[in-house]
Amino acid sequence: MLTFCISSLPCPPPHASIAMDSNSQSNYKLSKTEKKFLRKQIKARHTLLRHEGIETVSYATQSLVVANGGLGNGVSRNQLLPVLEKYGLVDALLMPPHKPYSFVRYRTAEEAKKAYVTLNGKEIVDDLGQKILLYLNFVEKAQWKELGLQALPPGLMVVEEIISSEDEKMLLESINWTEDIDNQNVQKYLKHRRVKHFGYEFHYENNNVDKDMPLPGGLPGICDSFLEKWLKEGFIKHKPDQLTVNQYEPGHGIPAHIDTHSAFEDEIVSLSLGSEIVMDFKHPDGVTVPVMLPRRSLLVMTGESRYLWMHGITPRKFDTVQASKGLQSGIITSDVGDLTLSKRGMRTSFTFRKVRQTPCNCSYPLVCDSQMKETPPSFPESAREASQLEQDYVHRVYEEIAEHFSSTRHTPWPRVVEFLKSLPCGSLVADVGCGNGKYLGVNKELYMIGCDRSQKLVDICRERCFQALVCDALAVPLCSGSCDACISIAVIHHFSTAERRVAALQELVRLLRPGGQALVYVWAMEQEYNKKKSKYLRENRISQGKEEGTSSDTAMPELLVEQVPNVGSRDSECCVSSVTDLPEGGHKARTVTNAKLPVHTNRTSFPSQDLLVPWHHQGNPGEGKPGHPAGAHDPGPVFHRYYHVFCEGELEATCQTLNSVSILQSYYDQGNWCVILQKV
Ligand SMILES: O=C(O)CCC(=O)C(=O)O
Ligand SMILES: [Fe+2]
Ligand SMILES: [Zn+2]
Repeated sequence: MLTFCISSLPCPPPHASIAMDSNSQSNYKLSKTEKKFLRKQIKARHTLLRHEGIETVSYATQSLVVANGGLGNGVSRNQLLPVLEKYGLVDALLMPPHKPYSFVRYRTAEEAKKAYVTLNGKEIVDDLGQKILLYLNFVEKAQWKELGLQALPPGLMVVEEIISSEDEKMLLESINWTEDIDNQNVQKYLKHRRVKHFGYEFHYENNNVDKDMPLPGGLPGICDSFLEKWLKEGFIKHKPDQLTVNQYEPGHGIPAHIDTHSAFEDEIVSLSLGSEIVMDFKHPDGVTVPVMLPRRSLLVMTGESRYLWMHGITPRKFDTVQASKGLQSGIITSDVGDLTLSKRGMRTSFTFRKVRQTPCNCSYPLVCDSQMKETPPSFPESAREASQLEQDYVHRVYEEIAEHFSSTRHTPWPRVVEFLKSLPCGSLVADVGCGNGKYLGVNKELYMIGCDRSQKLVDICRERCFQALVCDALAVPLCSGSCDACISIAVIHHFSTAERRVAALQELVRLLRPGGQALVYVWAMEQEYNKKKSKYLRENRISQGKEEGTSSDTAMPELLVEQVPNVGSRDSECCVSSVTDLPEGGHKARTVTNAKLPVHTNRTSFPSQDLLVPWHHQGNPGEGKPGHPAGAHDPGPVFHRYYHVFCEGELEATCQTLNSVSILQSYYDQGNWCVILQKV
């Protein structure tokens, strides 16, 4: 039988009330349950540290982190707070959105200790009636890095209480969902909601309306007085002639999309009836702004919010909302001291639009189907076009974004470090496409030389006292056979034809001495592999300027520590897979219809192998600028980088065409395909 000295354990078993006395040296025999608990407690500590960077301490403080007691695993503020308050006065309860833990601060360390001893390993029941075990650990401070106050997307407005409860009831009753098709309007059951169209049918197959085929009934007469009123009050400028009624049950949603530019005029308004809901607005760079739409409110989308941002409703049964009643509509602040869960009800929306009769000439050509002929660039058909494409959509972009790009590149990817550390002392190693030089110093025993196409990135390397030079990866100014090893990390995918990718790889081989090795990483088309989403996909949340491929930050599982059997997964808040992926006749911002390169939506699966990936250049926080609340997020300009993402087997197949080299190893590493080559 094992015995433990309690004071040497990182944390005590749950029911040992003497546990936190640091001078307690008595031996304590742990029961089987206590040992099991202890294992889970330690696991929670490790997960918090590894995945979230939260350090727990083994002495009593005022503050605790409550693993599994988070909005992300279905525990609402209303459930958790009374449980915690049994042990003392709660100063603050911080519940970060979508996270499976929360922080509580008691007035005294004594109170926190009481909660720690009594609540650890204790069961509570979440909002869906499922049992959850809490694991508490002391932390120095209950704190959460709040994202700066986010602004609503420009051009977006939510008008509360736009209609009365009586009018709401009347409008809801006016929709007859029982009739199927009565020639006056069109009714459809979609994957995650049902819809009815008036005035014109919206065809989800081509994301457009047939302008020559108005529906005979027009808009329901009952809407007239409301539309007149909104026109008079200035909420809308034009009388709509098309209405889509969407009905969402709890758990339903609508994929993120931009209403087709060529189909509708600028202004789109949506009336929320029956129940509130959170709609997510997503900038092409991946920044997401959740917006609360209370029942009886009107959402008005104009300008940038209508043309550039995608809007969608994540299919789930609960939304993360503010607990206080003060701010009801619009932006959901990041005040984690005031977030909770709200159970969804049946929501019906009336979305009014005006069918466009002339092509759209908005200022967002990259997402404008009317203007797509001019931009974006096409897939290159000659070597000259390929080189031009790379100049415009790789070299120039990196030069422009160099500083911001560099500020997001700190963490060397572990397996690249492993490769560099495995090389013999004194090896000469070329890092072709070295960026800001994050690999140039990882093994001080090597002679490393970096090269990059971007002068600014090379300057950054030199400021860090690394050897670096500007050159094209197709022509590296080093002697053939001069290098013991080479690395090419996230570079080859920027070449836009198969021939140029082969040439870039062959250039690496040229640099190697016989027996020398090259490690190559390229971005993978498959961002989900062996049923596991890459970190790139898992970071699909409020994120910006994050590193693609392997990065230091990871998404959390729903629970920090697994639970008693039968507590399975649920339709949770942690909805990392974006609604954009849901099939519904491709109601998406863009589809690839010709040789034009599609613009990728950051942190979603790739629609095709050749694409433009937006880089959102971080602007200044916006202080001092008119119309910017202090600290508001300034979206800044968006740049597009060309990528060819590699399919499984493609990198190996490409390497097999190279001369004088063999493939030593090939593997998948967090959304990247990788090979180690050896010169023969
Ligand atoms: O339900 C809503 O408010 C929005 C519906 C919508 O975006 C659409 O039908 O295009
Ligand atoms: Fe829409
Ligand atoms: Zn447009």
